[in-house]
Amino acid sequence: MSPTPTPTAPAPAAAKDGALLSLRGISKSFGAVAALTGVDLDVAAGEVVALVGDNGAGKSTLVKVLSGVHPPDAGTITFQSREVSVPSPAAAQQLGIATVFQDLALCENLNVIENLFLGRELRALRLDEVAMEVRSRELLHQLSAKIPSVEAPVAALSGGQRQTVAIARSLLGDPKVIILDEPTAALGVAQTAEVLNLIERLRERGLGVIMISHNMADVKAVADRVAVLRLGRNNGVFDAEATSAEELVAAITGATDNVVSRRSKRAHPSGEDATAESGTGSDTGTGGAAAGEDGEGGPAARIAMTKGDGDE
Ligand SMILES: Nc1ncnc2c1ncn2[C@@H]1O[C@H](COP(=O)(O)OP(=O)(O)OP(=O)(O)O)[C@@H](O)[C@H]1O
Repeated sequence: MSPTPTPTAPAPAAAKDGALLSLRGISKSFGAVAALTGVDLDVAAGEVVALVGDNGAGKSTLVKVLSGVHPPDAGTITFQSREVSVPSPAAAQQLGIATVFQDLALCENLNVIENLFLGRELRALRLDEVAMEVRSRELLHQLSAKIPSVEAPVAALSGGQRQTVAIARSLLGDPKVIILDEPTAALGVAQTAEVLNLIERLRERGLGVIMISHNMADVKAVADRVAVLRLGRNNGVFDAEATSAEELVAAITGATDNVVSRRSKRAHPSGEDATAESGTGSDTGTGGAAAGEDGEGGPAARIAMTKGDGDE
């Protein structure tokens, strides 16, 4: 099914209960390419925010800024009410910001327990294998994870089960915010449902979850709010339930730019309307990340409206 953008402006949404993590005015360029320009993002505890946008919109760059891979050129990151800098991935982990990148970084030949505790092994004089096994079982049980055996090598697991192990591993660092980079990409329907269930468990545990996705059905199924990036800029933050997949696609592709730029709020936790302070996508000109490769009504190449439309 090809997405049919509609020229309507979806309802903007504010973060619930104040933000746990707030980005303000984040900019990042790579040479002449402005990957991010003045981007804002909030996530509250117990909230799932989907970060969506067309190819080259700046999603990965924003996540890399948050996870200490790229230093931003400008902007502030406030975490648990304190302005912080995230100079390295280790610093992000120490703060309590975990990222599960698409490659998952699992070791195929090691079993589930060994992967969970890789680099974080429990020791009581020597490796405490019993404690690690007990903790692995507990954690996977709390997450309602369907892993056949904690002793199974990761090579024997399905894509959804691997995603579960990677997410579980990041939880051992006790993060407050977890960033999931396309957690359902390349998964079938049943595995996707498992991963979406797992994301529900993360929300129940009070984590702030930022999920990059190109699949609007998954976004609608699990997100509280949807933050749209377009050409490296904010193009609205929307209530996932109150906004249709078609409306989201329209914001992603720019079909609603004029309407959104008038009506969209930056979604400060206070609900304050800050639209007047900055463009929200309609005035990106050639400055945006993907300008030239994704003009008005761009390809929306990997945006799928329903499971099976684009991610398998
Ligand atoms: N390390 C880099 N060096 C140069 N340009 C980069 C680098 N990383 C990203 N870019 C550029 O920044 C822009 C934003 O890219 P980014 O990967 O953040 O987009 P994205 O929304 O994650 O896209 P996709 O959905 O395709 O992964 C693109 O124009 C990209 O080519």
